[in-house]
Amino acid sequence: MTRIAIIGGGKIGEALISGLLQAGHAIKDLVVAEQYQPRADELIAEYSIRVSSVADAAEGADVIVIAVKPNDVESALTALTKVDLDGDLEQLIVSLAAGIPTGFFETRLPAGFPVVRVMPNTPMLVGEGVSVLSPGRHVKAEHLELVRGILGSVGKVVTVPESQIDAVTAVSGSGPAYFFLVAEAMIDAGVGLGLTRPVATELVVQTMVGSAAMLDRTGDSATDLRAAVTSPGGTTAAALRQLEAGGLRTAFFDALDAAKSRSAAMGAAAE
Ligand SMILES: NC(=O)C1=CN([C@@H]2O[C@H](COP(=O)(O)OP(=O)(O)OC[C@H]3O[C@@H](n4cnc5c(N)ncnc54)[C@H](OP(=O)(O)O)[C@@H]3O)[C@@H](O)[C@H]2O)C=CC1
Ligand SMILES: O=C(O)[C@@H]1CCC=N1
Repeated sequence: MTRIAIIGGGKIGEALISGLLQAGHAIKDLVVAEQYQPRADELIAEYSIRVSSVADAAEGADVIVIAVKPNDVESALTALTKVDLDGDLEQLIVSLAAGIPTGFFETRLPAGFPVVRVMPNTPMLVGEGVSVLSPGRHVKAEHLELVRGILGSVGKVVTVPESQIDAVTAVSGSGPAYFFLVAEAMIDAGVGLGLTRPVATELVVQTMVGSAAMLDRTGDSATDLRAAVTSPGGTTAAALRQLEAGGLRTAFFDALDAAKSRSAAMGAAAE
């Protein structure tokens, strides 16, 4: 089985660990480098995973996943370059860091070392993520297949040119937060209408799950599915009118544009 080292055991590192274990990866094939000891202790308690230094974790790994904050990538790479990395064999780097281009890694790693940039999202914790891949200059078909296999076990995998990754980050990388915010707002609104919080929560969660399943399985567009709920002169039309008057569509355009710009700025600052 492929040996995977995860550098950074935070939110996305844990989502990957949990998803991989649920998908059948053996715990002996996973190792995490996590510098914050209380967090390392939590991961050991939850998953019985081996926690190690960056250098030790990378040494025996086929795939080294960078899951630290963008600002910490440089120091993680410095620790990595002290290891005898083996770019000619199976070893490769998979970076999950928002904004950081593959070129940032390529100029700091041994010549020809393969780097795949990935924008994942947290639903991989439950095997329902989407991971968007952009291969760097030295990535071969077999490297890409390896990464597709690993990330395909925790959700869907899409490949795009790196020029599109900032937009992808705005849509699917940050995307779960938008849905959680909508859920939060709907639950609060239900409570405002007199429902208990547990009942409002159950109704909102199942409405989201059911709506997502319809989008996924019926093949109908979001526009058609929304129209099918909207009876002439009815309750949905009254609600949608308020959402449009509140500028929901413009708010989403502006929000995703801000996320894309932020991703690009993080990349420019790293160079
Ligand atoms: N959260 C998300 O939904 C997504 C995140 N990403 C990307 O994933 C990366 C991680 O994000 P996230 O998980 O949210 O961040 P977190 O801060 O939750 O996790 C990062 C962890 O890595 C640790 N760390 C930092 N440097 C090192 C090091 N040199 N060696 C070992 N451990 C280290 C941090 O410790 P300490 O706290 O001490 O700094 C922290 O515990 C980011 O680059 C982000 O852009 C991408 C897609 C989605
Ligand atoms: O908020 C962030 O910067 C990271 C990248 C995408 C989701 N979380």
